[in-house]
Order: sequence, then structure tokens, then C-alpha cells
Amino acid sequence: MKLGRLNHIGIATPSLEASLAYYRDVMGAAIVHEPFDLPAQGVKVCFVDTPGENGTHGTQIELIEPLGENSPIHGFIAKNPAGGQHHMCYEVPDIHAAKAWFEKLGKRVLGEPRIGAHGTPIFFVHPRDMNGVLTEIMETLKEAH
Ligand SMILES: CC[C@H](C(=O)O)C(=O)SCCNC(=O)CCNC(=O)[C@H](O)C(C)(C)COP(=O)(O)OP(=O)(O)OC[C@H]1O[C@@H](n2cnc3c(N)ncnc32)[C@H](O)[C@@H]1OP(=O)(O)O
Ligand SMILES: [Co+2]
Repeated sequence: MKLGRLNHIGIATPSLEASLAYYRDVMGAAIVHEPFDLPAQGVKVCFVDTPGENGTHGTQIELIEPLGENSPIHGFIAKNPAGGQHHMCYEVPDIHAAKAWFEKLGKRVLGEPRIGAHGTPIFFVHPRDMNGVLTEIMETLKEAH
């Protein structure tokens, strides 16, 4: 497998509202998208753009707040009440080939590929197998032809 583009850095937060104010007022973020719920993934999400090249944005900040009592990030927030860096997400051309790659290496893929925040298939690989970093793999949005 070849290392793909760093699509986003996931930041867990107890309050999307407070974190949005931070990225806007302290960090001077130019583009803050609208928050949206992902009930199937147990999170409320809001993307913040970082500057990119050729008029596109760079790696995004993905702010995630627990949504519902079964949110997978309740445990993280309990351990880190102020929130913090939660995961990193890399793009791949083919989600199934990528899943087979990590499984072949004996890495714990967490669940089957499912639709993530950008509307394409994603999966996670356990942090204990990934240098301590919860790693999300996301199939790149195919260019509309
Ligand atoms: C998908 C929508 C959106 C998108 O971009 O498309 C998102 O990114 S949503 C992001 C939220 N969803 C997930 O995180 C799903 C995958 N995560 C999980 O399945 C769990 O969080 C899991 C299994 C990684 C950890 O679960 P939990 O916190 O309940 O377990 P433990 O507390 O027992 O943790 C086990 C072990 O891992 C360490 N840990 C936990 N979370 C992280 C983390 N974010 N980064 C690094 N390490 C983490 C924890 O400290 C434990 O370590 P140990 O040494 O064994 O005590
Ligand atoms: Co993510």
C-alpha cells in the first residue's frame, strides 16, 4: 500500500460550539463548515479547513462531539475531559484492498467499511497496532466525470 493524502485530523471535543469558536477566533480559520450529525457513527461532526493549494483546502480538522449514549468517543472524553487529538485519516484509492493490506499485517481492523463523514467508505485500525494512533482509512471521493 502507498501512504495516501492526510484527509483529516480528528479532534474529539466535549463542545463543538466552544471548539468552533477556538478555531475561528484563536486560530483564524477562514472556512468553518456547518456541523452535522452522524447518528450511525455516534458523533456530531464539523469540518474546519486549513489552507491548501490551487484553490483547494488542505488537510481538514474534523471536530467530533459524542452523539447518543453509545458514542464510541465517550470513553475518550471521559479520559480526556477537555478533548484532544483523536485520530488521523488517510485516503486510499480502494477501501477493500486497504483493509486486506492491514489484515494481512495482523492489524486489528475495527468493523466493516461503512460510510464516513465525507460520504465514502471508511474503517479504523486499532491504535495499539498503529504506533499508538487510532488510524482511519477513507476511500477517496471519486472525481465526478
Ligand atoms: C466515521 C465518522 C467520522 C469520519 O471521519 O468519517 C469519524 O472519524 S468518527 C470517529 C469516532 N469513531 C471511532 O473512533 C470509531 C473507532 N473507535 C473505536 O472503535 C474505539 O474508540 C477504540 C476501540 C479505538 C477505543 O475504544 P475505547 O475507548 O472504548 O477503548 P479503551 O478505552 O479500552 O481503549 C483501548 C486502548 O486504546 C487506547 N485508545 C483509545 N482511544 C484512542 C485514541 N483515539 N487514540 C489512541 N489510543 C486510544 C486506550 O488508551 C487504550 O489503551 P491501553 O494502553 O490498552 O489502555
Ligand atoms: Co474521522
